[in-house]
Amino acid sequence: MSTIPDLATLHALGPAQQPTYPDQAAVDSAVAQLRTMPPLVFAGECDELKGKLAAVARGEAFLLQGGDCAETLAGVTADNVRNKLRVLLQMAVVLTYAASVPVVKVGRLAGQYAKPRSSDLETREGVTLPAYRGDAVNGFEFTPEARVPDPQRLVDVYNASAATLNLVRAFTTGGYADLRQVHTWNTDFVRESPVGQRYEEMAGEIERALTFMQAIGADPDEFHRVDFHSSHEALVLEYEHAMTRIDSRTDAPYDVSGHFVWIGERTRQLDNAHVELLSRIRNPIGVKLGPTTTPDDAIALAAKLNPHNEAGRLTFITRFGAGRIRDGLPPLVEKVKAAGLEVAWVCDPMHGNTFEASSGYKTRRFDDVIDEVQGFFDVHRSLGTWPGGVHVELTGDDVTECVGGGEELTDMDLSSRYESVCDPRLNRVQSLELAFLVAEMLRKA
Ligand SMILES: O=C[C@H](O)[C@H](O)COP(=O)(O)O
Ligand SMILES: C=C(OP(=O)(O)O)C(=O)O
Ligand SMILES: [Mn+2]
Repeated sequence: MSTIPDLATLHALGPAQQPTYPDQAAVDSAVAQLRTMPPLVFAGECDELKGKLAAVARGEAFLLQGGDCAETLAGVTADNVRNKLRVLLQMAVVLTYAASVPVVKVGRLAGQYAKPRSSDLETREGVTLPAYRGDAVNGFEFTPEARVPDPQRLVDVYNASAATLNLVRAFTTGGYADLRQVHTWNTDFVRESPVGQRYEEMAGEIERALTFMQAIGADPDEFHRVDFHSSHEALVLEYEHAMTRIDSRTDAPYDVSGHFVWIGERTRQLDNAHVELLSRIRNPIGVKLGPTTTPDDAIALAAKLNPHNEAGRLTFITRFGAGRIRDGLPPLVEKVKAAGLEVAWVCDPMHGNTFEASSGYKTRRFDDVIDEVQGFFDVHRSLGTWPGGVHVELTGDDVTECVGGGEELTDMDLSSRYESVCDPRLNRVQSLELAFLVAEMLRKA
């Protein structure tokens, strides 16, 4: 059985991107509360997801991972959670049907509340305050009071994640996600868009196929529910450590705050706390790999995080940027392949493509996002490896945060509905467009 280092030992490693809490007694109290809370997910569910990700690593399935850059506590409403789930279900159906490949569905939700930042401080009109680090840490409001890290927020995040998961479980098993509902997910603004109409046609074909399958004796219960798993960046050590528990079946530690947790680009230092903690848990895990990653870094991370070379355990989520992926990714993939390492390769086409628009909003171009995914597919095709999935920041709402796409959103549109508290997300129309384009790439792969 692998043991878990205590929190003080992890902090002694000098982890990056941690909140500076003003009151250690308050931290101890929040952590003690969290340690008494029931698991949010079960170890057996994490194992199930690991099995599905093993199929991704073997080239037999495709991962769709998506959700907000940063969830907010105020965003935990039935409508908001349903909308996110709905767009992910629509995208998954497009990918499954158009590319005839099993799709593993994972939300960036029920725990995605802590953000690494480029700068510790934020300045607005001459006033400088601590940066917002996600609702798990401090408040988004630009006041000195809101920006003080408050450890009690970790307990709020636990409760918000429990409520979110409860809704997700109800939606995915209680009939909403029934494949025979494929038409009814196509509502609101999206229905009238060209991509909504394309979806409508496909939904008609799926309905006819399901009717046919029922007629020849398929069990309709097979269409009734979908498997859906949760994920987030494991960033705040207090939260992830308190939620790491020993599984009674296997005596092994699992981080039961989410099914899949990942290490971010800014916290993947080999000898540091995030890699150390995640090396000890048995969940399926991911690591973001940006353009500064060397092939040796990737090999060393795999050796530490997946020493038994178990398929499904480790996912490399690459985020190079559209301009760098074609040159930057091949050396990593070649070396990992040559070493015989079992990893799932997934493309995050968001984080290497962020820039500030002339209007001052952080944004991304839809075309850059697509170009990075295309580059990812091209590299894997040329090396004979499997482009295992996409990891995207999206929302089920009609927001205006990324420019381009079929609606041709421009810089000038960004202010009309920019709601993200961190990075710009694809809206529902852009997300569906991405799904159709990726389905075409997959078909060719
Ligand atoms: O989501 C990712 C990071 O938190 C984000 O890209 C950092 O953004 P910043 O450069 O605004 O801090
Ligand atoms: C912080 C994120 O990404 P990265 O670590 O790749 O910058 C993120 O996924 O929101
Ligand atoms: Mn982000």
